[in-house]
Amino acid sequence: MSRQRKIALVGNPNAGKSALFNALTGARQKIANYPGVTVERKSGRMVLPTGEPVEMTDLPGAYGLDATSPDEEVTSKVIAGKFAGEAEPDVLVIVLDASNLEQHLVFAQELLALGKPSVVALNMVDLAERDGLVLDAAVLEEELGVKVVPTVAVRRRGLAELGEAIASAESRHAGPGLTDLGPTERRVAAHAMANAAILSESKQHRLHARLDQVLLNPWLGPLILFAFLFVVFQAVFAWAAPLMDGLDAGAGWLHDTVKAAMPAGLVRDLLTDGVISGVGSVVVFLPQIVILFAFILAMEASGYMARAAFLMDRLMAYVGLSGRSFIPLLSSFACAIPGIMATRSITDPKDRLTTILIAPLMTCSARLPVYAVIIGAFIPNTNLGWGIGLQGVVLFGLYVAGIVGAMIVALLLRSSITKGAASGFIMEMPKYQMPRLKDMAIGLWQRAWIFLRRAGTIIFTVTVVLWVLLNFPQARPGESQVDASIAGKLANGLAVVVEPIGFNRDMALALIPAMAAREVAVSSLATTYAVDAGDDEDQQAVELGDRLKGRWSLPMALAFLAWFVFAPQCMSTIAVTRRETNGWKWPSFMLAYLFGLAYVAAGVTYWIAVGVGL
Ligand SMILES: Nc1nc2c(ncn2[C@@H]2O[C@H](COP(=O)(O)OP(=O)(O)OP(=O)(O)O)[C@@H](O)[C@H]2O)c(=O)[nH]1
Ligand SMILES: [Mg+2]
Repeated sequence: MSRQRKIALVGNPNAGKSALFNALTGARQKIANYPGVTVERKSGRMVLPTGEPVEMTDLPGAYGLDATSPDEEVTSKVIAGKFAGEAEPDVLVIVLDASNLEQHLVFAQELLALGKPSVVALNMVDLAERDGLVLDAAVLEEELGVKVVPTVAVRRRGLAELGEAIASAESRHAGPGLTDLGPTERRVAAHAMANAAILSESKQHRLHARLDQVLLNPWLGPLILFAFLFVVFQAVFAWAAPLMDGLDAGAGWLHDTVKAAMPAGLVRDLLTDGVISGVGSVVVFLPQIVILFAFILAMEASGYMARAAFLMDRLMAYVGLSGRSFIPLLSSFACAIPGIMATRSITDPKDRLTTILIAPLMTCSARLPVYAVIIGAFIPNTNLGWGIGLQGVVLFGLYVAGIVGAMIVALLLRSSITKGAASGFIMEMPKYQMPRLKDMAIGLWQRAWIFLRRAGTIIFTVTVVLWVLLNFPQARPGESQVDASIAGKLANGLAVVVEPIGFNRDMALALIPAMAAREVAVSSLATTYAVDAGDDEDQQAVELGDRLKGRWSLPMALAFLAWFVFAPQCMSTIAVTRRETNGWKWPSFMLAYLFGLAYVAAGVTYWIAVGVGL
């Protein structure tokens, strides 16, 4: 007797192959790894309606037969019968997501062009119908030249029909000459086929298609994205203001109450000037962080985020990166650590290294407190007309500076250290959806909690250590406490280095603890100036912003902002870079180039600002 026939499930990622596999094979599965790669191999037994037992394999999702990732390589080799130890499949079950038909038909055509006996499972028809899209399987059958069976894997719908189709699968018998189509022609054909297969389409579905025409338009799309981001930064300032004032007043009240309730002494000072001033000065930024994340989460939940990534993909190509880098870079706006970890999905090692090296240039949320306190103190809240505030414009400018810096660095790296060709990229567009309030609330709460926990741990610890270093040894009468302290002496040493870029001693002092986390710069300044104010009651009540205004010039403040756009002030980022690149070489390189950039940027900013008489 001949060997058991082998059936392979193949298609784009998320088409529902594994769901179909589970439904077809039930519990008769074996899960192992393909030899030599960490790609999961799932196979199982299925009995066809004819009584014939067959072996079914669930292949990893792929976008095409030209492999760009280890997963895709396994898929294309197995299909071609070139994977050592794997029998070539006798029948291909090509799984398509009906609600994403056009996308999925591109790979389907490539598979059919192989000329193997094939059937198409038009899966997820339930989702398509929910979106108001009814498809005609017969039209697709005609176009593709193989049997097309509508299925809903998770509801076990269409499984019997699929079994019959597999049993009687033959090589394709009709349809256009798919073999000689190039990638672009396949896209065009996919578009035409998907449209031809539409039996009926709801208003909503048509609306979504229109929306894509506008939002993904090569000219309008980027403009809309840019305008949207601009609104976000305006909102971060305007909407947060009343909440921040409330938190600020709360911290002030706590400070005064503790001060009044406790006997004078070092413990009281540590609590009030150290802990409450320091941690409080960071916690007031909670509203801004929450608003920023609300927009990011809404972008993700509505399906706009992937479209933004798609728009940026074209721009990324100019600096030698692909769209695969975009999601890691985008998440670096929240924090570089998850961003750098997300680069694992980038298959090209040089692409990946470049992305890791520029991720810290994306403005993470820890910079927001630093930017906000300096902007709040030095940039007037001028209305530029049409409700646009100058403060929001400056904040937006800082984000743009980070992005432009990252792009320039990427371009330089890609033409020197990480030289190589840009790899192509295809991404699936999720459906448009109204963000669900409950999911948003949970997401926001998680982000807020992470922020508060940092304030309670890292920032708390660093603030206390700094307070101790600022208070010992105690000043002699007539001497300023900061001058006398260990911290002051350390900062004096650093101040020599940063003096040419306009920084004073207090700024140098803030840079040291801010290596632990950027926002510590704010709490350090708050603690330093609170210690500096001593027991002078009038001085105690002064807000950090007002204190800065009294002591820093505008060029100094701008230089400090420019420093924070580039400086690698985050130990955790360095640590995660070491882990992801397996050694100290690249984190050292990253530290050196970022500090170099920060120094130059701050210096140039300072001297230009002084030069134009600010
Ligand atoms: N509503 C609905 N959901 C489905 C259907 N088929 C699969 N899903 C869901 O779609 C998601 C993706 O399905 P998978 O089976 O993991 O997709 P896959 O093709 O194996 O994906 P990769 O292994 O990443 O290539 C899962 O959450 C499934 O539960 C379907 O017919 N209808
Ligand atoms: Mg799967």
